[in-house]
Amino acid sequence: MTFGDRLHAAVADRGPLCAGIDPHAALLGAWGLGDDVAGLESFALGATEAIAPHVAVVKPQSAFFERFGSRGVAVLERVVATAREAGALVLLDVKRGDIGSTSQAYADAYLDPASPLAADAITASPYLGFGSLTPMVETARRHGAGLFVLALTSNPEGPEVQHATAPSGRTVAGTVLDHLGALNEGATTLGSYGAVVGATVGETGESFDIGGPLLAPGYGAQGGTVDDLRRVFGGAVGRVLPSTSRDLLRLGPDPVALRDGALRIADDLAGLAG
Ligand SMILES: O=c1ccn([C@@H]2O[C@H](COP(=O)(O)O)[C@@H](O)[C@H]2O)c(=O)[nH]1
Repeated sequence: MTFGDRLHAAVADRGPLCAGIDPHAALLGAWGLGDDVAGLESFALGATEAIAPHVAVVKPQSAFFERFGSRGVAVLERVVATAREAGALVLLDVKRGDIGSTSQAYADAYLDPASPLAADAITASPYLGFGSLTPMVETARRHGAGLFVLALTSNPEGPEVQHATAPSGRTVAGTVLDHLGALNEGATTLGSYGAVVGATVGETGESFDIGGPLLAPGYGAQGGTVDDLRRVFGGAVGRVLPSTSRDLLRLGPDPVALRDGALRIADDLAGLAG
């Protein structure tokens, strides 16, 4: 099965919420944990065990694990395994991008099931040129994995790059979206190549008709609302995965509160496409 097919089935079963696992130092403190590997492990595994059985996608943010070196990455490997055992797809937020030969190494690290860090999909940065991501695209295709490529990010600094005009006359973001649309041609349920478009970006005039999923970080703590999702995505809102991290994680460490929080947010999103 392709990643797109698996994602389509997961969203039909559990709804579109993507839950971020972002072990911020401030959240570790709020949970009464130390800012150390033991605190990271308790936080990240506790949150994943409570939330993953109830959402379609879990998105660990790699930076918060890398902060602790190899022992942090070992915790990340366990988070990936725990989320998958609970039936969630894992989108590892690593935002990788480099020259093609190095992109292949990133693809091998994150998209080849033989790797200890393999996920169902990763985030990728196209700012070395979309073609530099070809090794990731081909490795994802070979292994039934997915990619989410940055198009219109949720942060306020994004527009200076993403709204700029490319040599073709299209915006940079529009160029990324066009490439994704081409990669998803022929997909039956949902394409495996998604775009990252923040819930906070407002109306941009871009077409999100790419045949693949649209990851929308910025929902919750960064201010994005259900109304924003409708405004940003218009007719494409049915392919949106709203992603939230801090807004959900702040409800811990009680696993029941975390589970109920995930279910409440899922409920808020239930009428999104309607
Ligand atoms: O455009 C982007 C791309 C990725 N992110 C990541 O999503 C989460 C957001 O966390 P919140 O706590 O829900 O704000 C975080 O891991 C970011 O690195 C993004 O925010 N915007």
